[in-house]
Amino acid sequence: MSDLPQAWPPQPQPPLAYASLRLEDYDISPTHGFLPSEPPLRRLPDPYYSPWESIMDRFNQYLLAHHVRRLMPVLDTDRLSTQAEYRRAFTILSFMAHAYVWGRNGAESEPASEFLPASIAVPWVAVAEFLELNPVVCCAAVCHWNWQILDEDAEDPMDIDNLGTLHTFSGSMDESWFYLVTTAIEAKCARGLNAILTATAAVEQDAIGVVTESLGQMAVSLVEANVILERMYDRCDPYVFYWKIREFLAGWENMAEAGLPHGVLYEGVDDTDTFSLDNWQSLIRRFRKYAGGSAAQTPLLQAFDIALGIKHYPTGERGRQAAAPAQWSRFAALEIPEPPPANSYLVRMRDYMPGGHRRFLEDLAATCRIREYVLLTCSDSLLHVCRPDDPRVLLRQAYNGCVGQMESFRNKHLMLVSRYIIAPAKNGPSLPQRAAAPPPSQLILPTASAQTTARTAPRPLPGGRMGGDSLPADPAMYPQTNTAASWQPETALSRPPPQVKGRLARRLEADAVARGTGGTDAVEFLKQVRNETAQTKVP
Ligand code: HEM
Repeated sequence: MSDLPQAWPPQPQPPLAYASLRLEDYDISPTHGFLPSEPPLRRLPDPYYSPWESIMDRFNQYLLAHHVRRLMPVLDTDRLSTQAEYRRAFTILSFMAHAYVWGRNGAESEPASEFLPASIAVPWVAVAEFLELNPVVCCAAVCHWNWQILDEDAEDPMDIDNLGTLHTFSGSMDESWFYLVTTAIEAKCARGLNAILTATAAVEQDAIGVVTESLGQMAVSLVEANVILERMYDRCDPYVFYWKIREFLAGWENMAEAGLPHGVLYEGVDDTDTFSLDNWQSLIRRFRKYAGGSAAQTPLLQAFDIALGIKHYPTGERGRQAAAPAQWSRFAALEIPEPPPANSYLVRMRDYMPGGHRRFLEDLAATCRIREYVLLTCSDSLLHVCRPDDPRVLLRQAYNGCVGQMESFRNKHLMLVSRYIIAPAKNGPSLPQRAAAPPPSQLILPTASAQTTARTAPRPLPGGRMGGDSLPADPAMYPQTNTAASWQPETALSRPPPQVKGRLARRLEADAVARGTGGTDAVEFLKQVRNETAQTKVP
């Protein structure tokens, strides 16, 4: 007990090092949080990139007409100069890539593509390296770098009712709204991020009033986040989300059932040497596996978790304790839990965040000691008889209020998962399945994939490298609804039921597990995360 604080207020002791962090040092906007301060670029300014931009001009139409696998040159990324340009390039290449992989023709004759052509893969990997994130669609691509302000003079330009998206897969308002809910939450929570840093510094100075006030600010921004989260129901229809949007956001990890047992090969990046069917196994090992896009990739909730000391254990392993680092020993007598092993899914999601944001979380974790301060400050056994306006009582209230808002967010979020994934999956698709028409002979089969390299001569692109190609169209309107489970003999007339491969969007049997876009058992994981949040309150 000798190293415990003897008197109140407690004196912070080494080795808990405090430091002031600045949002700007991590590419975080003091006004817009993890969104850029300025609206994202709507086009790349250099006309060199017009092949990309002209695809994006008609992107939804190409998807609708099943012409997503288009011939495109391999463009150099050297002509991108600003962060904003790199972000736009990443976003549009993400749309093109996921349309290419998942935007098939809706029948067994046209499965998901295991090959991403060099025209997308090469620049996408280069841009992703610059931004320090994985080359796969992510929260930043569709929510952080994909918005516009409708009325610049509006009282609150970042209000959700004053925002629009730049791109969607489906062309639906539902999809725009799905992204904008996250965009608006990010903007509102900029206030909370500032408050986290103020509280972190105030702990260093033992300024209990400032810590309490900052926790109040954090709670206000979480209340706003909760209000916006509930607005998901306003304009995003669960049926549309599950059956028409979600599949495009899927990644290529744990997607064997959806037709990608090995992941996806990034042509021109991972297959630079020659290969033949003899060394097929070695080629398979080069396939990349990435989780799909999810708001779990926003640094926002993780920043609040870190600030409030909310710990998440590996799913199903609640309560496992790591060996206590020395600096934690002085908290042992106060029953402050030692740092547990982190939830590997949440930690892994940091690879899908831009580098600066990831580093912010790491540095925040190394410096923020708000929870320890609350526990030490409020450890006095006489606290329960203190006056209600005692600064320690107010501090504990403010802290618990904040944790309560996080718990409330996660409760509402669980409800969303139940209504937007579980319910539509169990109800099944409403559109009748239509079997695929045979590919029109006048259209050219894909030539740029390694799969077809053995069969057909690749088509060279300007610059000598290989690109994607046009694919045959299919009359099925919505490939996502084309599941084996939805096949109806009366609508398929005399055709036999198609043996389509599984999909991410498919009907779930009553006892089946709903998987997240990262392949997790979504409900078990999210319930545990919610419970761990609730258990963090200081009694
Ligand atoms: C219809 C709306 C939504 C659905 C169906 C949904 C679904 C899911 C699913 C299935 C997961 C499990 C992990 C995964 O597979 O990605 C997840 C995790 C997560 N989602 Fe959502 N989500 C929705 C909206 C949002 C929004 C608007 C936010 C916040 C901006 C958000 C933030 C998170 C976070 C932070 C996690 C990680 C777990 C946690 O920290 O609580 N989600 N979501």
